[in-house]
Formats: sequence, C-alpha cells, structure tokens
Amino acid sequence: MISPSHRFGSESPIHTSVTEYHTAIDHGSDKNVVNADTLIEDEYFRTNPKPEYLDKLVGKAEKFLKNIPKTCKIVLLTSGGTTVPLENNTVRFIDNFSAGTRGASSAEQFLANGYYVIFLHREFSLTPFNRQFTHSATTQFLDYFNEHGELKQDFKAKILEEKKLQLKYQKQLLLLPFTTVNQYLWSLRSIALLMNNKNCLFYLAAAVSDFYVPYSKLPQHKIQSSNEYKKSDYSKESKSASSSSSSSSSSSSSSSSSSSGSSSNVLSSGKLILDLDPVPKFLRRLVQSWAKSSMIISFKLETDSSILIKKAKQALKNYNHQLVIGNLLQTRNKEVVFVSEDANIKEQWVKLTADVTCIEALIIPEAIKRHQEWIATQESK
Ligand SMILES: CC(C)(COP(=O)(O)O)[C@@H](O)C(=O)NCCC(=O)N[C@@H](CSSC[C@H](N)C(=O)O)C(=O)O
Repeated sequence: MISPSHRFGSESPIHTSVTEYHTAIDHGSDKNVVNADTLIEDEYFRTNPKPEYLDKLVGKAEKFLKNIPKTCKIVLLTSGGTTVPLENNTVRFIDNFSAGTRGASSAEQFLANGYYVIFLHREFSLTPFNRQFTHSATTQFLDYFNEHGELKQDFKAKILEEKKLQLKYQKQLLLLPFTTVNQYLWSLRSIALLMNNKNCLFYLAAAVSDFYVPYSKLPQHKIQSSNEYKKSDYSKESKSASSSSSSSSSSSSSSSSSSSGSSSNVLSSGKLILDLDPVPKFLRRLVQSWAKSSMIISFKLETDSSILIKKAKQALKNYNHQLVIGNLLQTRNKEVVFVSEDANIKEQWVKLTADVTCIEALIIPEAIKRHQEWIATQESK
C-alpha cells in the first residue's frame, strides 16, 4: 500500500468521506453552532455546521476561476449521490442512487466543447476519463496488468486514448468532492457565490437527498440495535422515563439515541423508527440569490414515466430557472427530455442514436446551445 506520506501532486487532497467527529457538536450548548451566513432565511446554515475543509475547497475554486479568461464559459457540474448520516460518529447513513456516469460523461463533453469544469462530485464516484476503468463490474484494477506489472496490450489503446484526453484538459477541470448532503449544500452555495455571472452554467446532475437528520437531532454515537438495547443503559433509562411519563406507549418502550428530540428510536421490538426532516429547497436560493446571473439546469429523476414531464414542469415553475432535464431511472442512459419555458420547444426528447457512444454526446451540445441562446438574451437586456 502506498505509504500515507506519499503525496499525489503538490497539495494534500480533501477527504469528505471521513466523519468529522472532532468537530462533533455538543448538543447541550450552542457554542458549536456555526456563525454562518446572517441571511435570516438560511436557517439551515446556522444550525448545520460548516464542513471543516470548506475554506480549503473554496480556495481551490477561487484559484481555478481566477486563471480563466473572462470570455470563457464555465460550468459547475454536480455528480453522484449525497448521503444522510444517521449518527454524528457515522456508522449508518442513507444514500442516494447515482453512479456518477451522467456527471462524469457530461464533464468530458463540456471539456471537449471548450468549457472549464468544476466537477463537484461524490467522493469515489465516477470521474471524467477514469470512469471507463475504475468501476468496471468485470475488470478489477490489477486485471489491467500482467504478471510482470506491465499494462496488458488489450487495454493499452483505450488507456492511452483517455490519458491523452485527461492531460489535454487537466487545466480546464477542477475536481471537488462531497459525501454528505450537508457538505454538498455548503459547497454548492460557496462555489455558486463565486460563479454568479452569465458565462457560468450550473448543471445539477447530483442526486441530492430530499430528507435529512438535522444536527440538532443527530445521535452522537452509533444507534444501538435491540439486543444491545436490552442489555444497555437505554432500556433502564427508557423504563424509568416511561414509568415517570404520564403517557407511555403501552406495547413497547423505546430508546432514543440522544437525550432530546432524537431522529431515531429503537423499539424493544427491535424496530428502528426514523424521523427525518425535508432538505430545504436550495434550488430556489440558487436561482434567486446565489447565482441569479447564471443559467441553471437541474435534473428531475423519476421512475414513473406518467409523471416525469409533469414533475419537471413543476420544478421549473417552483424554482423559475431555465431548464429541467427529465430522466427515468430505467432509461436514463438512452433518453432524456428537455423541459423549458421556451414557448417553441416546451418539451424536447433527446434519444441515444447509433452514431454516438453515450447520450451525453447529444445532451451537452443541446445544453450549450441553450446556454448560448440564454447569454444572448441577457446581453440584449
Ligand atoms: C442521478 C442521475 C439519474 C444520473 O445517474 P448516474 O448516471 O447513475 O449518476 C441524474 O441523471 C439525475 O437525474 N440527477 C438528479 C437526481 C435528483 O435527485 N434530482 C432531484 C432534483 S435536484 S435535488 C434538489 C432539491 N431536492 C431541491 O428541490 O432543492 C429530484 O429529482 O427531485
């Protein structure tokens, strides 16, 4: 294993998939509550702590953006699924489905079309160019090499092709990670505030959690399962609690995993009851405040084809941005539908054709066309 002291590149990487337990909040007091943005409506940022690495991430984005010529187009492309931790010292979490194919493949197309790309992605999900090799169901990493440790001939051409592209676009691409929905939202807002101009495009392909556990309700430690519950202090606590409380559930006492307002309860029957809050609708803040001068494309993911276009239109109406790309989980690599306010082409299906290797080769040119048209309308204002 490569020694931890071995550094790839000059700067140490940002890791998001490790619990920042040393910044864990002592729920007993508000001394840890972050003095976040003073905007009244951003209650979320006041009560859910800023990721410890955020300033470093913003510094990377600022340095990247600073070196981009003013006339160049830039896209903030989000990719992969966010997680919702169930404990502050995270052992269990709820994940959102996304391999990162849409995002990584779209980034390749944006780069090939001259865009600079900030790739805000789920750590360890697919990334541009590498995506062909890193998550294969059939080929493990060491399968690419022979017994002498040399790259096998079968893979040489493809690896050379992708390596050349990676090198060609390395100055146009910035990879920034997230894991949890809290990290995603803090990162999205911070980067958006740097990209609030018409040459910037937001392409939100990340699968963002709709429900989460606010830090004020997050159990500090691992939720105890029922057999641990019976032997643990929880059962004594809950017995005393239930005997003192006027109304206690007769059938089953429960243990909450933190002293007050817990998000989870383990019933003595062994059931785990979760109580999750809705994630605030950040697309609205992105459109109305953080990046109101930029064009915003969001994705709508459904599994029921009968509601896809209706839900995409609803998102467009709710958030008043420029374009929603609707896709069904089952056919997301074969077809998508562009839903916009444009009177002429309210709904436009884009379907995979035999002459392209991936549907993003059709999606991105159309998205760029819409971006160019939108810039023209902004300039004529
Ligand atoms: C995730 C996929 C399907 C790609 O799959 P992979 O290629 O395997 O990565 C992507 O195309 C997509 O639909 N992404 C968006 C999925 C999503 O969660 N969309 C949200 C809207 S953005 S989440 C925004 C938040 N809920 C809010 O309203 O502010 C939704 O459908 O509701």
